[in-house]
Amino acid sequence: MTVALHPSIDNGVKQGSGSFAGGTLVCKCTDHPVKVAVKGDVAHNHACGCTKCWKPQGANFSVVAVVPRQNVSVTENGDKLQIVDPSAVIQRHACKACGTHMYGRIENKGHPFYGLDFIHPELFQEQGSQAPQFAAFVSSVIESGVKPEQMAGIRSRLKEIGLEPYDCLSPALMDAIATHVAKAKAA
Ligand SMILES: N[C@@H](CCC(=O)N[C@@H](CSCO)C(=O)NCC(=O)O)C(=O)O
Ligand SMILES: [Zn+2]
Ligand SMILES: [Zn+2]
Repeated sequence: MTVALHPSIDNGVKQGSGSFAGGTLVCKCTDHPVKVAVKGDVAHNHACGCTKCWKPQGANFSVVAVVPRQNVSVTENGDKLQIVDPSAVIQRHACKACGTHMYGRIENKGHPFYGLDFIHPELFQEQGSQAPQFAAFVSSVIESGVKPEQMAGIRSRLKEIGLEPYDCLSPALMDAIATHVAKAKAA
């Protein structure tokens, strides 16, 4: 039996249209769902094994991507949102009723990813946003209860569906972080 990663990738990764113009993220509430409008396509979409990102029921990974914060606006039932952990780097605004994380915002202006919001593309009512590109924080699934002996199977399944597994972020993103830090130190 193959291990469940996330429902949106368990049957293979579906490529994006390449021309996704944006859409609406909708929480899981049947009554008065929170709606968040996002302009344009997402970037750096990835499966994330960390304990902080929101995962649907039964999933070992989240699927999470970034968008410019100015492209994100809460359009309906924003009164249902609350920040999950105000001390976290990424402040995740979640629906109080169903628990779905609608967007994660970085308020620290010195953070390498300041200006980007983290969102879960599976919540789009529309199809066609960028597909996941890699898997991040893979070893972190152990912190959520996965047994270390399951890791080989998880990494091989991720590779099978075309998501290279990393135990932090992808090399491109780690390079971007290090470049930001080096510039800040030089300044
Ligand atoms: N082992 C920890 C890792 C948590 C972690 O550092 N998560 C990353 C990636 S989240 C999206 O890719 C991060 O940047 N977190 C900052 C934050 O969550 O505020 C664990 O699993 O908890
Ligand atoms: Zn909800
Ligand atoms: Zn994460």
